[in-house]
Amino acid sequence: MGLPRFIRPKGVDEQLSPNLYVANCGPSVGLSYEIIKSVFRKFGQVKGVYAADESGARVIVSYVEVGSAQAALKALDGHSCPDLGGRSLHIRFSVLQPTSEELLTAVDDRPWNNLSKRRVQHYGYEFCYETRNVNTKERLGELPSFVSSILERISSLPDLGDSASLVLDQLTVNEYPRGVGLSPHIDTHSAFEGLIFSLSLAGPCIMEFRRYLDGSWLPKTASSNDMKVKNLENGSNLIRRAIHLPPRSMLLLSGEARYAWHHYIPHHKIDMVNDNVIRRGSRRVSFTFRKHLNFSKFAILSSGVIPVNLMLRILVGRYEKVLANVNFPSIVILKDNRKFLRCCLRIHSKTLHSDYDND
Ligand SMILES: O=C(O)CCC(=O)C(=O)O
Ligand SMILES: [Fe+2]
Repeated sequence: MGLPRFIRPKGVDEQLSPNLYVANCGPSVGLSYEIIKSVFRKFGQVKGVYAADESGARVIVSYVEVGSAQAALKALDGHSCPDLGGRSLHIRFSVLQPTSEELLTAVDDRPWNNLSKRRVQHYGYEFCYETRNVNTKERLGELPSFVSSILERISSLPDLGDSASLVLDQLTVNEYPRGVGLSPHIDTHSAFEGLIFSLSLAGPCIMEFRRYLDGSWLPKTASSNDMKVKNLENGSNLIRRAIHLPPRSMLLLSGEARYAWHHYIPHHKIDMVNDNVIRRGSRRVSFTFRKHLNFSKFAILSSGVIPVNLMLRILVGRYEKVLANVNFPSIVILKDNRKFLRCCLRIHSKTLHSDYDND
C-alpha cells in the first residue's frame, strides 16, 4: 500500500484541515489502527487512519469534517491519553501533498509577471532583476501552503546536517516556454544563503554549469592544474558541466556549485545527452527555493572555519531517489573571513553584467 499524500506542514502558517498528523502513535509503539480509530472516532466521523511514513510511529487520521479534527487536536495534543495507555500524542494539522499537476494548477491560478522571454512569480520576498537582489523591505508573506509538502521533503533530505533547520523563505517560480533558456549567472552571494533548491516540473531541461579558471577561488593544487588541462575548452578559460533535470527532479546547489559555478539553461528546443535526444516539453516550470541572507549575520557567521561542501545533487521521483551525486573534486576550507568575502565579491563582480542580461 502506498503512503497517503498527507504530510505535516512546516515553514508555513498552520492551516486548518480535516487531516491530522499524529506523532508518537502507531503499530510500532503498540497502538493498532483499530485502537487509534476508536479513540479519534469520539470527535467525529473518521474516514481513515494511515501510516504517515515508514516509522510505524506516526499516523494520519483523516476526518470527514474539519471541526472534528480541531476538536481532536485540542483534546489530545500533548496530553497523556488514558485510552492509549497514558501515551502523549503530538498532533498537527496535515496537508495533502500535491501532485505535479496540482502544483502547476496552483501557480497558474495566480498572476504571473512577464519578463521578456519568460514569466515569473515571487513569494516570500520579491526578487528584483535590476539589482539581482531581494526586496527585504517588503515581505510578501509566508510561502504559499501548496509548497509546504515540498519544504517538508527538503528538510527531511539526508545529509543536510545543520542546514535541515534552514527556513527557506523565498520562492521564485519560473515558467520557460519551449526552447527558452536562462542566461549564465550565479545567484547573488549577498542575497541568499548557501543552499538553493530548484524543483523542475512540466518539461525537462539541460542545465549547464561553467566555472572560470582565472581568478578562481580554488587553491592551485596539482590536481586542480591537471583538471584544468583536461577540461579547458578549446583554449577558453572555463570548464563546463551539463546536467539533465527531468520533471519532478530537485536540484540542490551548495558550496562551490552555488558560489563559484555559473548556471544557465541553453536556448534549445532539443538537447543531446550522450547521443540521446531530449526534447523540451511545451514549457518547463521551476520552483526555486532560497533563504534570503541577512548580510550582517552572514559576516559574523563566516568568521570561523567554513567547510564548503562541494555538492550538487539531483533527486528524482517524488524528490527522493538519488539519480546522480556529483562531488566536485576538491574541498575548500576557508578560514579567513575577509578572504572569503573578498572572493565572494570578486566572483560576484564578474557576473555583474552577465546576470539576467537577456531578461
Ligand atoms: O529554473 C531553474 O531551475 C533555475 C532558476 C534560477 O537559476 C534562478 O531563478 O536564479
Ligand atoms: Fe539561479
